[in-house]
Amino acid sequence: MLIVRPARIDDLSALMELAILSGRGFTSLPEDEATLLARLTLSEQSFAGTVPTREAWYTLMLEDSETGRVEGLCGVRAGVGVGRPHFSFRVMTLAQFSSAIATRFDHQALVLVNECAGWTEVGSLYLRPERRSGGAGSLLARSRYMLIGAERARFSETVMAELRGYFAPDGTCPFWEGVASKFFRLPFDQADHMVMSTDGQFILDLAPRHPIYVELIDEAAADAIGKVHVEGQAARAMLEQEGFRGSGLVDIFDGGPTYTAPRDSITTIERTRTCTVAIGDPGEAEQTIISTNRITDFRAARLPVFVDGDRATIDASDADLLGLNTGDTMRVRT
Ligand SMILES: CC(C)(COP(=O)(O)OP(=O)(O)OC[C@H]1O[C@@H](n2cnc3c(N)ncnc32)[C@H](O)[C@@H]1OP(=O)(O)O)[C@@H](O)C(=O)NCCC(=O)NCCSC(=O)CCC(=O)O
Repeated sequence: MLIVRPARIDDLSALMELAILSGRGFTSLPEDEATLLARLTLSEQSFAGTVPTREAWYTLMLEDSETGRVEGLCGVRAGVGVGRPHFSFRVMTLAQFSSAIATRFDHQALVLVNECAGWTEVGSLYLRPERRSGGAGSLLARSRYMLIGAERARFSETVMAELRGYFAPDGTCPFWEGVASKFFRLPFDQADHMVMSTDGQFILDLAPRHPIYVELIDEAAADAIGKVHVEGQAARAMLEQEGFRGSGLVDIFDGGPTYTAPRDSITTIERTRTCTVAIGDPGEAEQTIISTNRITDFRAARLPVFVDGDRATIDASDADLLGLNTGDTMRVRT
């Protein structure tokens, strides 16, 4: 069975392997052991409740219980922009009218903003390529909403996700080349790495303070605004299924879109109910996503569950793997 569980410090080598596999532009998964170790440490503290609620960053691992192999990961950051600003570009329309020539011009411009402060972010969604297209991706993605739903008060009323921006087939990032590189004057990989491995002061110092007119940037960069990386299409489809929509914000490095949803309207959160665990034969019941009902020792999986009123019957071996006992509460996505 595939189980989603909190990351542990001893996941470091698996996390490093996934970071290498995930490739370029995956900002939250740099190929840097010290940064990944710090992330695992923060995650352990977050699950243990020993960091301030808004600074928590939960990392979840998808593990195959038969092989013990980590197949993917995902994360939830309780609040972005808490310690330092979280900048984005807002794509704005600036309308100008001239009565002398009776013409209106609508200009699009990129304006640097810090709008996301305090929002909860879901991200770092990554699954080994050989495990894709079999439902594991949606288990991983939805496990984050099960986690948020288990203890809503720990999270913001707005949830965001930043999708990776467009990369050309030759590996270049047109938005970086045409816009961001003019301000940061670094190779993309170095700047991307610095987002996680430094305090981000270079962004505060160098990010453009004035609107950038889209008509004045090269066409390839303009076309990439709000466009999603080819490998991010499934992630976007799943966000849309959960009720997320484009917010008009884009990433200042790669131009990828920021999607948002009100926390309590996220489909999985709306459709999940709390039940009392019964151990037994669920019969021909359909597989559904379930999770434990609290963040400490959080577990999520997809398994057959027979729901009768407030009682949910699951198989004894499944209950064992999830650490659930008769009479416990668990959450079931209906
Ligand atoms: C994102 C995942 C984990 C998704 O896993 P899978 O590919 O197995 O997903 P899947 O089950 O095949 O597909 C999930 C849903 O997306 C739909 N789908 C798949 N490919 C699609 C495409 N090209 N266009 C439109 N829809 C598509 C499927 O029909 C399915 O919908 P139905 O359920 O209706 O059948 C994976 O693709 C991956 O690791 N990608 C590379 C890393 C990446 O780019 N991650 C996102 C980073 S951005 C980020 O982390 C923020 C976003 C976030 O965290 O949610």
